[in-house]
Amino acid sequence: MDVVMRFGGVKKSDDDPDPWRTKIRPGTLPRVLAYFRPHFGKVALFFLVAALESLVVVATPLLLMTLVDSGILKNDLGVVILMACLAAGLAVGGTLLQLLSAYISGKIGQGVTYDLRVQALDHVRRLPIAFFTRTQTGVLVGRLHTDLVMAQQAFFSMLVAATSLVTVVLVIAELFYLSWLVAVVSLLLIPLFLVPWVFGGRLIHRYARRLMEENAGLGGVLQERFNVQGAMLSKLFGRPDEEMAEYADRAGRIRGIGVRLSVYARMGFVVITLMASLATALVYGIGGGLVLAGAFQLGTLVAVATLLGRLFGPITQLSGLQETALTIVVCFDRIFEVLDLKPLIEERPDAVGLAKNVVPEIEFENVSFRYPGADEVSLPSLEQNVRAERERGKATPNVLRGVSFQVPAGTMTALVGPSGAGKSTLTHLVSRLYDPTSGIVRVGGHDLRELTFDSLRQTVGVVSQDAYLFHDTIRENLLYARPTATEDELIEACQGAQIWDLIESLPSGLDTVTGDHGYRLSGGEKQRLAIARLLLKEPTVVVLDEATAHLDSESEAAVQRALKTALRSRTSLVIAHRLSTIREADQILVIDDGGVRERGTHEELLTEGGLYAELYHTQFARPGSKDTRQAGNGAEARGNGPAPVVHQAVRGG
Ligand SMILES: Nc1ncnc2c1ncn2[C@@H]1O[C@H](COP(=O)(O)OP(=O)(O)OP(=O)(O)O)[C@@H](O)[C@H]1O
Repeated sequence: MDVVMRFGGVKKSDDDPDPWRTKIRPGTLPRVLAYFRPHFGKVALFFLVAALESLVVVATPLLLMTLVDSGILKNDLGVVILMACLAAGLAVGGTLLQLLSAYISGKIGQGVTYDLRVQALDHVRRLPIAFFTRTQTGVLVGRLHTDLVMAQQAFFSMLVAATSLVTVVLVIAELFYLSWLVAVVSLLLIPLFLVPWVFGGRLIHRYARRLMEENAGLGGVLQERFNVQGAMLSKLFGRPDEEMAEYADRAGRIRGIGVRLSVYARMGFVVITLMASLATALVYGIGGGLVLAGAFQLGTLVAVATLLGRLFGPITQLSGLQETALTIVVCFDRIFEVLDLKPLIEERPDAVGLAKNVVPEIEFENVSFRYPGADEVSLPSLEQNVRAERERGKATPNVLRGVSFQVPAGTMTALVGPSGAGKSTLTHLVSRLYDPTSGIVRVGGHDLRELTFDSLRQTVGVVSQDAYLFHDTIRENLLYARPTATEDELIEACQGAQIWDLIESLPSGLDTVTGDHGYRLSGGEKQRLAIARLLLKEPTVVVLDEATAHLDSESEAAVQRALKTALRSRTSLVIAHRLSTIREADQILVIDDGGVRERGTHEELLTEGGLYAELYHTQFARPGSKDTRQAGNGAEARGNGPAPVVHQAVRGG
């Protein structure tokens, strides 16, 4: 049984396509409470202050009783003034206590959410890249940020409600002391509050969760569509009317849930206020009769009526306790879900570092690999996609099968092959973005799983096809690779990457802002900046995915020169798209269908007359083909029409 606390959660049929959970998982409550353990002292202090606040609440009616009975009715001005001053003093004291309890509850709430936030960020940082490839960014950000803020607000309301609990207990005790009859009548009214409380609480739980999911979903879509690439795609390919209808539909669902939520939240409050008014009328009716009958002093009636006024207020707050407690548990549970995802790739406690400044070799030994399935790395509610849920449990196909090769230290190996053959996947294994399903990847003779993350990061530098730049200055983007780099080192790296002339010509030079994802720079410029970043990092192993974009010949020559600098005296694995790169490779591996189909130098492979030669001849025999483009991988060889770069070819086409 996986449900311990439903709190009236939504009952869902088995064929309900909605993958988002509406139930709280077993063990969540103790887990939430564990976060409060370090703040135990503050919690105790909070309840002490709360008890004092409640004492102030119950003491004032007694002062009023004395004021009426011993002051007004006995014509004693001294008692009237003394009691009035004491009541005023208590009011001021009560206010100060309220401020103190707000401070303490703030400290506890912020402390708990700080702990959870830092833990969650640290955890997400360590999740495998597979998690990020499946997760919708906006939804994840919503989960880590909005949920925490909601939990924190709910936590504050819960502490207020907890104060109310103490007050309610003391008020009822005092009511019994003053008049058992009135106390009994008041207590009989309390169950009437429970109905809207329980009913409203269930509905609120159901819709609060839905609202969070819908908000996160809309946030995710907006984040995706409103970044530069998304906006561009939408402008070029989008269907504005349909897209707008989709946004409006989502916003409409949020509106609908929000309206219901506010009605249900208000419902409990309204009923309780009505009950309070009815009870006060009743007390004045019964109490007035008792005073007339001489069974009751007037002062007691005033005290009882005042007390009742103070009973229903805290009960109103208490009525929200269930909702707020649930909100906290739900929000925490949603973050626990993320925390429970295992980082598939972890650093071993006995991990070692690679020797610095020694250029290592790379070795693949019988490596097979399949991408992890949805249930291994992600959460359906973060993918925000029902289809992803349906994929759960299905085995993913093997992308690499029994791959073995070596890249000797200080040499360059070029990977060529049709699109989807597994070239990028091979390079992902070298930087340990993924671990092989079986077999071993070694760098410098060490299984990558034996190495520290730091050492691997320092050793392996990656330049991807579409270099990512932060929305920051060129300088900050470069310093990301080496925060201690001096101005001269930055310039030297940029010169090596053939990008300095351009930077120098910009009005703000190194302080030019690159734009979102580096969109204010051309493809070639971005890749050269990425190469400069790599040069600053000074890795001994370079993994490179050559740009497939058609650069003009000037940019292409600049990129080629930059690459020469980057690859010099380093061990490199290059997904090559240009003949010039392939020709310079010490070894070419022709990857096809997840395996190494051929290996050798350009000349050897041509002489062999296999797939490489076939691809080469087909590609370059075409009139008008440029010798600067890569040979193999040709779409033409597969009958897919002219395409001078690898990524336009389709395996098996
Ligand atoms: N993150 C992923 N999750 C699941 N499958 C993936 C993932 N990335 C790639 N694949 C699949 O793995 C196979 C190999 O892809 P890979 O990107 O390694 O090919 P490639 O040779 O680099 O292709 P290209 O030249 O087009 O970049 C493809 O079938 C692809 O669909």
